[in-house]
Amino acid sequence: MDIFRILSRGASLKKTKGVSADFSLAKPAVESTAKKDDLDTEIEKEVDFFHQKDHKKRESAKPEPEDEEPTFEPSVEPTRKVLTTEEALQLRKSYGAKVSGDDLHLPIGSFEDLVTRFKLNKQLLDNLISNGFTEPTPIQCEAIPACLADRDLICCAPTGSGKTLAFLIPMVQQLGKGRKNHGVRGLVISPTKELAAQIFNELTKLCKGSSLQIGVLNKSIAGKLRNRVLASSKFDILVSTPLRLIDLIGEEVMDLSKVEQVVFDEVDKLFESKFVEQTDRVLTACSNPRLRRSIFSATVTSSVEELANSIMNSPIRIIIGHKEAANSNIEQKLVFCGNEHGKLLALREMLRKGEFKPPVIIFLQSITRAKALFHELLYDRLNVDVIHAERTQLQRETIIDRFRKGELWCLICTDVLARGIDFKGINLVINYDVPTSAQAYVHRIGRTGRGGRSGKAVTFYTKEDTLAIKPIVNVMKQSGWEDGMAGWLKNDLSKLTKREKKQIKQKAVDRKPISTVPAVVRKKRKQRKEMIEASKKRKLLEQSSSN
Ligand SMILES: Nc1ncnc2c1ncn2[C@@H]1O[C@H](COP(=O)(O)OP(=O)(O)OP(=O)(O)O)[C@@H](O)[C@H]1O
Repeated sequence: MDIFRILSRGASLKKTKGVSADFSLAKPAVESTAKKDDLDTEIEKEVDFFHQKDHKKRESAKPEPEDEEPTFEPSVEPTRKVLTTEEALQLRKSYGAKVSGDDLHLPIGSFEDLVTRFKLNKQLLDNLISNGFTEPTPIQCEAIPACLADRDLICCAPTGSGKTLAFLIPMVQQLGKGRKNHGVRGLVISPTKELAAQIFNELTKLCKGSSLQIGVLNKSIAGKLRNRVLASSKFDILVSTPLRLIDLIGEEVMDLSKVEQVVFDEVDKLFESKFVEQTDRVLTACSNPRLRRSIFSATVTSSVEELANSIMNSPIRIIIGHKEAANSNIEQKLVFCGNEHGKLLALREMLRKGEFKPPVIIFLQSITRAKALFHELLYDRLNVDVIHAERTQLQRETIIDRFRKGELWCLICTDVLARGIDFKGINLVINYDVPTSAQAYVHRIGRTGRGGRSGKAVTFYTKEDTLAIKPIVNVMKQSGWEDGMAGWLKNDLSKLTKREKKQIKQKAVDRKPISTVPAVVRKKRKQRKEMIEASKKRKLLEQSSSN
């Protein structure tokens, strides 16, 4: 059954009984009728990409403890094989995939299926299994065989559903068979350095025991290439942001003419105006006539698809679930805070009520605001740190590492960490400031509910957010979380005009500063600071004139 159709069936799908006027997080409703249980079991089956739940036993099963780790144990079912078009259709229906294009290939039913059909390298299979990847997710079932059949690909699948392995497995398999030390043959482009580093980590897991030379274009490697201590031909597969790459292309120390496969991860970001020129230059440098291109994201808009189609050869289009929809493992809620001050109160209320269950990520719209909230939360003795574009690469890496290890409980950030970053087990995402588009919302909240786990997302809004909240409301409706909204929002679902959308994206809402310190005290502190600065300057002047 079509996953979107199921999730948008209206009243019977309301998953929560949240009340947006207070600050409590919504609790799953207790279902009473057998009919609704059947429907929910059906929904669960379709959205359980990681096959973690025993759907047959739903009624009698005890609720799962919230902190329980997903097991990813090998399936008890016999290894799934897809041998006919009918079986393929059946499988696609079961996970809500829409696959289109010329000469479609059968999906795989299991990683073992790759061994029989595509002679998957034994070491690669061992690496998958030893890292706990025993069953492919839907995007992997579909994208891996299409890649291995040398097709261009347009892929859209929910956040946290395993897109990284969907493009890395076929790349490692195919390039592992080819000539080594021949130059860069596989290229993965990501919009941020953090994501590039993470993709490289996944790649390292897959390449254990292989002779493939892999690398991530960080500052140190870029320096070596620039000083010609290292040649780009040393690498078989490279992961990079576009800017690092084109700098080196410009300095003629990066040769991409041998690239056979290029993947654009978070493609809608890479096709945005800030990046599109860089992306285009990378593509131009990949001059191999046999180049294969793939694009991946949880949000692939029509304009991105149009652009992709113009650079691809008869691509296969794979959509899992609904384009631009939020991951259905995430419980979503809106909280009306009245004004800026109300947001801090709402946050503290969550802390008081024990609803602030670490690890937590909080997103804000600007560096200044992220810093301000960080200083506020330090007063609350929260184990917290902040990441934004003004922090050095080393600071960013250290903070991410500490957050991953559980040494930090709460991470405050700007949209710099909104995409792709895979922190396992995030319990809660708070949008302290409303994101500027439906896509930004889907990616931000997608930092929770990953790899089959469940998660919560709370979005604070004030009366200044009347326009910006609409796209978020639509995403919530689409994912069946209407109960997390106030009544007026449910009723006022008129879509934004193109002009309004542009307006929101271009100019973030002007917000009052984040602080519990009264304005009069802030003013006095500012005056004092200015007086001290002025006195320092005077002293310096006096000293220099007396010398
Ligand atoms: N077949 C699998 N079995 C178990 N876990 C998996 C499998 N494939 C991927 N994962 C895990 O699922 C998590 C999410 O995967 P990944 O980061 O690739 O998501 P994504 O779809 O790229 O998300 P986003 O859109 O946010 O970038 C990772 O921790 C990854 O290791």
